[in-house]
Amino acid sequence: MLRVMDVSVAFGGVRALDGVSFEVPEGQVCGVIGPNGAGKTTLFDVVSGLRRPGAGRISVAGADLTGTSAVRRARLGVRRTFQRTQVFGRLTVAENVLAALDWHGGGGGLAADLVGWPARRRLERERGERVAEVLELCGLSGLRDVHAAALPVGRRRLVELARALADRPRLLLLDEPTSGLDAEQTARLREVVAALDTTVLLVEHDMGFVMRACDRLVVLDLGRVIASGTPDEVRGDPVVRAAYLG
Ligand SMILES: Nc1ncnc2c1ncn2[C@@H]1O[C@H](COP(=O)(O)OP(=O)(O)OP(=O)(O)O)[C@@H](O)[C@H]1O
Repeated sequence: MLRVMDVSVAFGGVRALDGVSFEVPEGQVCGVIGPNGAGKTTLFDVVSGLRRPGAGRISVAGADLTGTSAVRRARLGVRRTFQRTQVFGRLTVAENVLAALDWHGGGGGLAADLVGWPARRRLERERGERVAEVLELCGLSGLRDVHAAALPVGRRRLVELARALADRPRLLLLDEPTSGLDAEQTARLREVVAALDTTVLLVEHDMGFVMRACDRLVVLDLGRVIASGTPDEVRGDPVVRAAYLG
């Protein structure tokens, strides 16, 4: 589903990514791990379209996305969460999720309102149902009318996740999703990720989470893939142990 093919990125003399290739099959959760400076963030930026690779290609569901903008990728169903949460503080939790659905249309002004009234009513009802569904999934139903700015960081992260999930992305990119979450929220996040049929790529330092939440792992070190496979395969790999233990 996601294919990363021979991707390289250099910053001056530093090879942040050096011929990185791997695939994530449809519906699987793939974790990217590696020591500091391994190239994880750079890889994420390349897949989400924030950075163009110096060489190599990225494809999602057979479509080559290498040269396309982050906006176009978003239209194709690629969603990303950030290490620093990005939610609308002045909107309630429910409004935040609704806003993530809104760009699908509904514009057109008064004339469209009059002509398309029944269709619009139906669309609004469907949106409302989807918001409720996503809030329930993320354990936020009880907070739907709270302003996002009033929430502690862990909850805000879950709001960001709910926003990313709202319109059923094809590929979800999660950047350090457990940071700021307490143990209960981390367990909830794991359940949410397990319940998704979306393909997920995540970067995460919490090894307990990674080992439980991911179907497969890609291990980077100094810009190269040094191992990949199931969490058990990777855990037992002597090269991985050496990279982590120095
Ligand atoms: N904008 C930049 N300019 C110059 N060098 C950069 C830039 N971004 C990253 N690098 C370098 O590229 C390499 C990979 O960095 P990257 O941030 O992708 O690693 P990482 O695995 O995400 O690290 P961490 O776990 O610390 O976040 C590092 O050597 C880093 O110093």
